[in-house]
Amino acid sequence: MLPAIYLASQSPRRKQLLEWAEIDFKVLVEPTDESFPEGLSPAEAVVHIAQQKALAVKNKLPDDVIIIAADTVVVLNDIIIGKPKDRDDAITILSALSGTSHYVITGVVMMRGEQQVTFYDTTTVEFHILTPQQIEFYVDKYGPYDKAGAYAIQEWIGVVGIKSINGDFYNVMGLPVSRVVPAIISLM
Ligand SMILES: Cc1cn([C@H]2C[C@H](O)[C@@H](COP(=O)(O)OP(=O)(O)OP(=O)(O)O)O2)c(=O)[nH]c1=O
Repeated sequence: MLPAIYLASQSPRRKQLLEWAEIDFKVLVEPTDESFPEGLSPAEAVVHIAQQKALAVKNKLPDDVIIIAADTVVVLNDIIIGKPKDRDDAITILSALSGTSHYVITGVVMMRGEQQVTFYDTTTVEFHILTPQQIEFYVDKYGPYDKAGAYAIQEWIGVVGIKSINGDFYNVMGLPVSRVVPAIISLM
């Protein structure tokens, strides 16, 4: 029998992406400390946090299931940008992203028993210059408080504000599914 697959994430986007990939899975989330040791690179930090998310559910589940956990951050000038604290923070973040390029990095940790697959994926995103009116419209209408970097590429701001992307679109949305699927197969 194939092992059950558990997504250790409350993110509706990750859930949707696995559904689009026609993966059969359940969701189980436990509270996780999303801090990370000082001095980690962004890639090391997202993998560390994804590992904490996976470990948080591991002892609640039978040993033979596959667990998938991920963490996504935006990185601008080597600084990690997580979710905005409030409206002002969201406006400040989007003003900093306007007219420039940043990268989005998602760390993925998958576990089955003693086996573990760990990787990260990086996508470069370039924004057009956004006007203050566009930024305020987006923040007030879409409230991107649960999104790393205060934006969602799959929403209005992604449609009208993004000049180019280099890498996996779905990685920006929170899960590099095309790399997750072969990793699931490798754990079967
Ligand atoms: C940059 C970007 C992020 N995001 C989302 C993906 C993630 O859900 C979120 C980053 O936060 P995360 O902390 O990675 O995930 P989460 O809090 O939503 O879920 P959990 O911790 O339970 O796994 O930002 C988009 O949906 N679109 C985007 O363009």
